[in-house]
Amino acid sequence: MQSELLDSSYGKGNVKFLKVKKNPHNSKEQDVLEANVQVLLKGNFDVSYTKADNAPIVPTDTVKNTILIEAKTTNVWPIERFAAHLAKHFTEKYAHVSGIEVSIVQSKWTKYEVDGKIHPHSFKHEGPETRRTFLTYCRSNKKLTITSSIKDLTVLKSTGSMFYGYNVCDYTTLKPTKDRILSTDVDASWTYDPKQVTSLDQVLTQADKGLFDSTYDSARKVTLDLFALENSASVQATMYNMSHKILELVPEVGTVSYALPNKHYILFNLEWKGIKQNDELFYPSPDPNGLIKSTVGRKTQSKL
Ligand SMILES: O=c1[nH]c(=O)c2[nH]c(=O)[nH]c2[nH]1
Repeated sequence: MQSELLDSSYGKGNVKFLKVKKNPHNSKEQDVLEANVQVLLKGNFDVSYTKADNAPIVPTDTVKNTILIEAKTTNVWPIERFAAHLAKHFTEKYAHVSGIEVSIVQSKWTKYEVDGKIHPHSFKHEGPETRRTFLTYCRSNKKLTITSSIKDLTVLKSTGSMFYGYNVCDYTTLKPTKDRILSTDVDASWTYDPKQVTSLDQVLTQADKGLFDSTYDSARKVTLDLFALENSASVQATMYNMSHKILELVPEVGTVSYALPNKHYILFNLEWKGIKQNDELFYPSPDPNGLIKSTVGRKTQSKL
């Protein structure tokens, strides 16, 4: 039997750091960025798998050192810039590295108010919610993809959500409702249009212009605003409306995806005690959950 290596990549995962940024005019005015970085390299490494020849391997320990040294010596805000910087570094420094995947997960630390004023260097951790980016780059065809996301933003609305008019068959037990609880852990991601963000250098320029931060802010605001304001017909309809709005607001975004668990809250039956429920006491059901996913893009106008 003969075999061949079809695909490979390697690198370091879970490289974690917290970077402090000090205002040069006021050293007590600071910012922090806590990140978990993964870098995987692709390229001419086949002999390390097929011939036990380690010569081409840039050790994963070196990958880790690089992430930390570059985090210290360059600007890591926003994470999209740092991802592009790492992609440039690895593909320019090592001739046999032809491609890279960079993934960065940023914890959510936000400054909080003390005596009515935002404190200059004290932060509150906002729970499991993270801001993420995933960048891939291939040197030979210059193909670049950047997908950024919000993950684990948990929301709940206690009214203003409906679900009725669905397919009914002999397996259906669900009752239609015009008033239910809606809750989910938002996983929202947006991919930048490769025709608009075309190169690693352009990522650095766009980062300086604020594109990545403003897109993140828009996506988060649209998600929270529409979740609250819309009388939801379904998770499907609400996530489509959110995606549409983000595409409308940010021309540089090509597609928007959501993956939303529908976290069920089930009304307790208290009739055994003669108590009629008024949709007030629910059981937070840990499983199973609905899971609704979609990707929305721009409709290309027909050139008739
Ligand atoms: O918004 C919803 N979408 C569904 O597809 C679905 N299915 C279900 O049982 N409840 C819901 N709710």
